[in-house]
Formats: sequence, C-alpha cells, structure tokens
Amino acid sequence: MYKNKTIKTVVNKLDNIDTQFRFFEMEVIAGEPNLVVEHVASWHESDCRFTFDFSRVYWNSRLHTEHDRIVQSLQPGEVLADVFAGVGPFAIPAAKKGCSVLANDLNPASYEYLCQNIKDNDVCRQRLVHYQHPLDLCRRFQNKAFDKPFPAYTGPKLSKTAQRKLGKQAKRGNVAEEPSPRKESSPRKAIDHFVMNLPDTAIQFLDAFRGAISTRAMQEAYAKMPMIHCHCFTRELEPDHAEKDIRQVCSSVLTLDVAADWLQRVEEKLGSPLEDEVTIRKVRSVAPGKEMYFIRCDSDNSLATTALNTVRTAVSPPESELKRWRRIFDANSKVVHGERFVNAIAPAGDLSKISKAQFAILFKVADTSKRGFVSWEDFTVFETLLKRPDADYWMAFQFFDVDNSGYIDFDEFKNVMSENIGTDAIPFDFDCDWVKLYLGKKNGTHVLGCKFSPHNEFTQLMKGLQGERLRQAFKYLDADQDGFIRAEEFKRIILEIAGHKLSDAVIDRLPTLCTLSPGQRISYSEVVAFHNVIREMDMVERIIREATAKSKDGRIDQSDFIDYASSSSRYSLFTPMEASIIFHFAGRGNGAQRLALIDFAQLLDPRWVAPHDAVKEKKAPAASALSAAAHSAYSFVQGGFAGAFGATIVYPIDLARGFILDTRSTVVGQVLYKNSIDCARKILLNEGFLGFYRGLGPQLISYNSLTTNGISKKGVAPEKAIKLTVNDLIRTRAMDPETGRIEIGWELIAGGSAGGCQVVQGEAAKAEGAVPRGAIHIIRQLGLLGLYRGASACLLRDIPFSAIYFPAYGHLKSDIFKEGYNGKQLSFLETLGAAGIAQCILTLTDVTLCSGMPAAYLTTPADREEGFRALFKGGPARVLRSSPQFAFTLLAYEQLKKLLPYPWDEKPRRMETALTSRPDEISKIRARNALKILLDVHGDFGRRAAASGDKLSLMTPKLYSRKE
Ligand SMILES: C[S@@+](CC[C@H](N)C(=O)[O-])C[C@H]1O[C@@H](n2cnc3c(N)ncnc32)[C@H](O)[C@@H]1O
Repeated sequence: MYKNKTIKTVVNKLDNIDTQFRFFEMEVIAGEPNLVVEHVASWHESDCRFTFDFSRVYWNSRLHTEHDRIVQSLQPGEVLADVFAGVGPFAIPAAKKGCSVLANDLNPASYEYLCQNIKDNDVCRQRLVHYQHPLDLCRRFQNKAFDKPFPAYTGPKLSKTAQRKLGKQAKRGNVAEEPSPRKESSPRKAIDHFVMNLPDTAIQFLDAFRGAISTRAMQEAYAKMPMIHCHCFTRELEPDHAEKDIRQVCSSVLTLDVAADWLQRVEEKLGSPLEDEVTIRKVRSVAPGKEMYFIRCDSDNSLATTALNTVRTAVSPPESELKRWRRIFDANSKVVHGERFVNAIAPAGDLSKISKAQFAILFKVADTSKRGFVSWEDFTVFETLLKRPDADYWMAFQFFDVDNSGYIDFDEFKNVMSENIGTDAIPFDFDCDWVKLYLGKKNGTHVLGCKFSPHNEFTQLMKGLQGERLRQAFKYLDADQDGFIRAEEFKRIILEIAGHKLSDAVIDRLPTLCTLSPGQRISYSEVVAFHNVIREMDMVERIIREATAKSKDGRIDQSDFIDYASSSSRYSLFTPMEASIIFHFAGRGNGAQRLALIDFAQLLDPRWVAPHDAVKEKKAPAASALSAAAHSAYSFVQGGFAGAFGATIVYPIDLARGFILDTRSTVVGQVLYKNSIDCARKILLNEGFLGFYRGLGPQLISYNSLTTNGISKKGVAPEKAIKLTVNDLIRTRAMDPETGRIEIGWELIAGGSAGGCQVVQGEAAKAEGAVPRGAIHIIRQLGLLGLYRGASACLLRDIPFSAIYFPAYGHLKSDIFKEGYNGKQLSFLETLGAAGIAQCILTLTDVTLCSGMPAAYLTTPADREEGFRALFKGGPARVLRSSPQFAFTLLAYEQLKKLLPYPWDEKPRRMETALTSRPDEISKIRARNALKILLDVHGDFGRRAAASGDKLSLMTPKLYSRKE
C-alpha cells in the first residue's frame, strides 16, 4: 500500500472457495474496510469496467487470459449464452464486441453487479439480457432465444479503443483470423456459444442440453449446433489421464442409464469418433493436485447433437412399439395434438378410474415448446422422462412450474393446487405451518428448486402433502373436535384423496369401516391407517402375493400377513390396525377368516367388479355333467394331438432301435447296422429323410406292429390323450377354485389314475390289434378280466410312475420356475425344462425301481458281478428317448390349451394389477404411474381444469385453440 497508492485495501483469504456462489471468506488486514472493487477499463478484461463486492461475488483476475481467449473466438453478431456469468467478464466484453448475449447467475449479488456493469459499459439491454436462474437454463436459453429472437445483426458497435485494440492484435498476429462479422438479415433465434464457467460442477449441468433442440422448427433454426465451452477441474496431473478422467465424467453425466460405454455408443450412433469434436485443454493449475481444464464441443456433432442422439438411443422401446408410435406421428403430419396423444399413451383399461382429461396433464409436460402439439423429438424426450425412476415427481414438478422458471414458489403452488382441487373440495389452508415450513414464512421468498435437481425439495413437499391434506380434512370435518368423524365424512375424504385407487366395491363399503370400533364412528387413527394401506398398496400386494404363495393352503389370515410383512422388511411395515383394515375390506365382513389371493382383488385392483351372480350360481347337475363331458372330450382331442406330436419327435430314434434289434434277431451272424448312427446314416442314404418316418401313422393311432420285436407298437395318440385328460379332469375337480391349490393326495390320485387308465386302454387296444380274433374273442373266452391278463405288471409300473410324474411336473413349474408368481407365465423353454426334468427323474426311477428289472437282472451271474451298476442298465437309453417324448407331449398339450382353450370354459378368476401388467403395455403403465403424485394430492387432479376449458384444455387452452 505504501508503494502502490492505488491499493486501498489488503485482505487475507480465510477459507477455500467451496460455496455455491464461489466467493470466500476474507478479513481486511490493512486499509479501508471496503470490499467493493472498481476495476477500471484497461487491456485487462478487454477494456471493460467492472464493479463488484469482492466479499459477495466471484472474481478472479487470473482468469482474464481465459476470458479474453474465449471472447476472441467469438464473432460479432453471434449469440452467446453465459450460463454462470458472475459479474460479466465473458458476457460484457462479448456484448461490447457485437455479440448478443444471454447472461445468468444465481447469486443475487452477482446479478446486481452484472446489471450495474451492463449499465457502466453501455451494453444496451437489447444486446445483453440477464437472468437469475438455477439449473435447466441451457434449455431455457434456447427456448427464449427461439421464442424471442435477437433482432437481425446490423454491424459491430465497437468503442474506438476496442477497434484500435483489435487492429493491433490482428497486426501482431494474436488473432487467428480477423473476426468477420456475421451478416444476417433475419432475427437470430439460435445460440452459437454456451459458456459454462463453473468448473466445480458445470459438467453436471451438461445433461440440460439433452433433448433441448426438440422441435422441427428449432432444428431448422439450429442449422449449426452451438459450441459448448465448459470448464472443469480434475485431480489428474498428467494431461492424458486428465483427459480420460474428464471424458469419463462427461459420459457418465450424459448417459441416462448407467452405461459406461456411452462414448462408444454415441460414436457408433454418429458413425464417427468423437475425438475431433471434443477438445479438452488445460487452463491452469489452480492448486496443488487441482487442474482447471476446458472442454469445447464443436460443430455439427457437438454435445447438443450427441445428447439428443443419446436420448433417442436411450428411449429404445421395443421395436414394435416404436414402429407403432412412428406410424401415429407419420399419420399426423409428424406432430400429434392433444387428444390423439392422450389416446395413444393412456392404457385403455384405466380410463374408468383416471380420465382422459387427467392424462392430458402429461400432454402439457410433453409439449415442451408450448405450441399445442408434440413432435417426434418431444415424444422421445417425454418417453425418456417417463423412464426416470422419479418420473411421477418430475411430471408433477413440470405441472406446478407454470412459468417454466425451474422453481416453484408459494403463489405457483397455491394457484395450481386451488385451480385443480376446486372450490367444492374440502378446503386446504395454505396459511398453515406445514406449508410455511416448506415454502417459507416471508412472503414466499423461499422457492423450491436447487441447482442439481430442481425438483428435489419439491418431491418432499409432494410426498408429505397428502398426509397434510388428510390431517386438515379430518380437522375440518370433525366440527365438534371430539376426535371422530362420521362414516360418510370418512368416505368423502377418501374419495377426494384416493378415490381413483379403489374399486367401486370398496368405495361402497367405505362407511363400514366404522364397524371396526365401537360407537359407529371413525377415529383419526383409522383414517390414517386406511390411508397408509392405500399409499402402500403395492407393498400390501407384494406381501399378500408372496405370503399366499408360501402358505400351504394358499390362504392367509391377519397374523400371517403381519408375520410375513415384518419378516420381509427390516422394520414392521404395517400395524395390526392396518392389517385388520386390509382383511376387513378383502373379507366379506369377517376380518378373521383366512383369505386367498383372489379375495384381495377387490382391494388391490381398482377396476375390480364383482363376478356376475349368474356365474356364481351353481349349474344344474345335468348341465354341468354334460359340459364336463364335452370339456373332457375336447381335452382328449388335444391330448391326442399332443401325444402324436411327442411321438413324432422321437419316432426316428424308435425306428433306428427297432431296425437294429430286428436285424440282430433275424440275420444270424450278420450285423447290418453297427450302431444307431450307422443305422440312421443308412436309412437316410437308402430312403431319404422321409424314411425316418416310415410307418409313423399306424403307430400313432393303432397297435398294428411295425416291427417284430415288440417295440413301439402302441397307439400313442389315444394313450397319451387318455393319460392327459384323466389327470386334468381329476385335478380340475380337486382344485380349490380360489387358490388354485390341490392337495398332494389328490395330485397323486390324479396322476395315478391317469397312469392306470393309460394301461387299461393300452391293454384293451393291444388285445384288439394284436390278437387275430380281437378283443371280443378274448372277452368271450376269458371274460372281461381276460383283457387285462399280464396288465398287473404294467399297472405296477405306470400307476406310480404317473402318480409321481404329474405332481413333480406341476411342482417344478410352480416351485422352481415360479409359474403364476406375480402373474408370471412360463416361457416355452421353461415349460420344456420342467417337463424334461420331471421325465428324467422319473425314467431313472422307473428303470431302477418300478419295472422290476433289478431283481431280474441281479439274478444272473453276470449282473451279480456287475453289481449296483446293473440296476441302471438301459436307463440312459430310456431317458434319451422317453424324456423328450413325454416332455414334448406335455408341452404341446399345454400350448394347445393356451392357444385353443375350451370355448365354454369358465375363465379362472385371476388378479391382474399393475404388478402383473404385460410388458408390451409398459410405456402406458409408465404414463399412468407418472400421474401418481399429482393424483395422490387429489383424485380429480386435472379434471377440473379440463372442465373449465375445452376438450384437453389443461395444456394451455390458448395455444391449443390457436393450433385448432
Ligand atoms: C466460477 S464463477 C464464474 C463467474 C464468471 N463467469 C467468471 O468467469 O468470473 C461461477 C458462477 O456461477 C454462479 N452459480 C453457481 N451455481 C449456479 C447455478 N446453479 N445457476 C446459475 N449460476 C450459478 C456463481 O454465483 C458464480 O458467479
């Protein structure tokens, strides 16, 4: 200070810069305690004058080279958006140079000095527009420039000094090229450069570019993509490592899902490497181990384009769905208006509870440019938003943020709420403490929105809002303040808050909640408990599904529910009162009974309707016997086809085996076929492919011998048909219609009977086909039992075999492959796997135990020598042949039943909810889920606003009508 008289104040920096607004604490150690700096116009800072309070804003003189470098690279007439402008060291020189500038800073002090510096430097408002916004600005800037373009550029307005300086620099060769002003006669709608100098976090904001240039008109305006100048820090000292580190951060920011291969994907998409488009350069070493870098993304393949491409890639709905959407867009001159959009995104089945008008809320969000239509690009961005795990909150945020400011203040909150819940609803007191806690007491100065995730605070407000509304509603209706409300009042509250989540049956029975406690009135605890049940409905459903699946009889009672709930989560999720409410509404008034999953459908599925009484009525016995017989005949035919299919698959193996055995037995000392493969080769050579199926027809339907050795001579189709039909018939009869469960005893009986009937039919048919004078002759000679001579051995084998096989197959499907669990349907391979495994196990068991072979074998000296292995003789061969045969038979049978069900069959009562919805509806389900948070506030949210305007007027009626 003694030497340099211009120095007025000396400060000591007390802390690192780690505040959001990038200034630091300091103490004055000499001179005047005045921290307002006046930076006179000099070659420093491009001849501009800056005034600022050093203790309240960010300023760093060492950055002047960087400021200068970027300003030099701009051309007069270009449009610059300075996202983190501070007091204007980029924005003001750029404006002076002839650029049009949009500048922003969230720090009110920076904003204040920015305004002053604009004035002091005579950069008119026309040229430098300033804002004070949080995140999302990149996109907003683009919309602003597009909607309110800068006037056509007419030429540079440089000060004399600036002109002199430019001339000197050009002479010295400091400027690569004399900046040639852009000559355009039309207004400037597109931004040419974004400067993002907030090195600590700027990279995190890059994803704000995602989908920014969404409409066709905007894409036309952006013939050249903006250049993004972004600063960042890295701890890597080696330039190579630093670059790698920065690229990695960029890619993870811009990637929607966690995909480490983002760069690669974008490169693939673009068909060229990104190397040339993204420049990474060191600016300076800020501190030991802290390097400041600069990222520049140029030209057409800039980050903005790649971000847009990433959105498209990330959306990637299934091909068919994408095609469907494309068709909708193509059929509507590339854009979709409100009603069509709603029709396309709303799941049809939900419209009874959530109206179209309510889905129009989403149109308002999808129509980002507020033109009254959604373009293909808007749509892809919208679908991406829907995929966010917090899509419901995000949609709610966009809906409340009426002025698109990126934050929500008290007035916005109040207006949107009041407009949507209407005057006839139970009033909500916006002056309450709860609202003040979230939105501040002092005239709404506290806004909801922050730099990283603008809607974070808002999500908490929305989450709590339903509870607060419930509290206020109860207080309002409990006029005498005795802690109880009447049953109709309770119904009114629930209808307003959660009517859309409940089935009509439950809504009708809401007043019965008062029967749970004495006095026929409803306490606050009950209201809260009921509300919690509705709020946690998905969890309730999960617990019920899992607990009933694990229960032996497929039913649970209240204590099972509570037990399962507490064992499947760290802390008990539901109270006994909540459990009794669940059982009260699921049971038919008797909360103590054991209930099956289907009983809960009326509570869990809002579209549930009571099964028609006529269906419930028992059919007349004669009618039901006739229909059972018709059903069995139908199953028999299907079983026949399935059996034929299974046999056809393994027929070539049988044929080859038959040939080998035939020739061994007939041509003494001569071996025609060395082994099965040799046999197959020879059949193919001699008879062609069809040779493998010689004699198939008779084998499928009758017992006429194909070979002389007795192998495969049965009528497979009727045999399998009988077996499958009998098993099915008994199982259906024994099944509990509500739980779909069969007791194990019945499973064994069904399987065993199937095996028994197969033998009976087989022996009768064998007699018919094999004995020259037929079955009638045998019956005449030996009586009816004569037919079954020798059948006892078969019965001893086939009855236990089938008795074990069918239940094993059923349990493999349900217990191992989880069929029916949360609505799961088994794939083809899973069903085949279950059938195959069951058959393998059983065939091996059959070989060793059921056929009586072991005893016989082990009696021969050779087998005794061979010992235990003799038990399994022939096993693998049988496994190889029979396992696939019956597995394919079963598979074919099940597929036939699925594809061609018995037309007059009573549909099994199934519970379909959001948890079990089909994947091809997934985008519609997402659309519905995205409304969740808004509808939680009020079940009619959106309906009222629509009713007050026309059609889908939720999406700003003026714009809609303009388009119409
Ligand atoms: C490193 S300073 C750069 C200022 C100026 N560009 C310069 O070079 O001197 C970053 C600026 O970003 C502002 N800022 C921080 N977070 C912001 C946000 N979320 N939105 C807008 N501005 C923000 C700070 O107030 C600060 O002025």
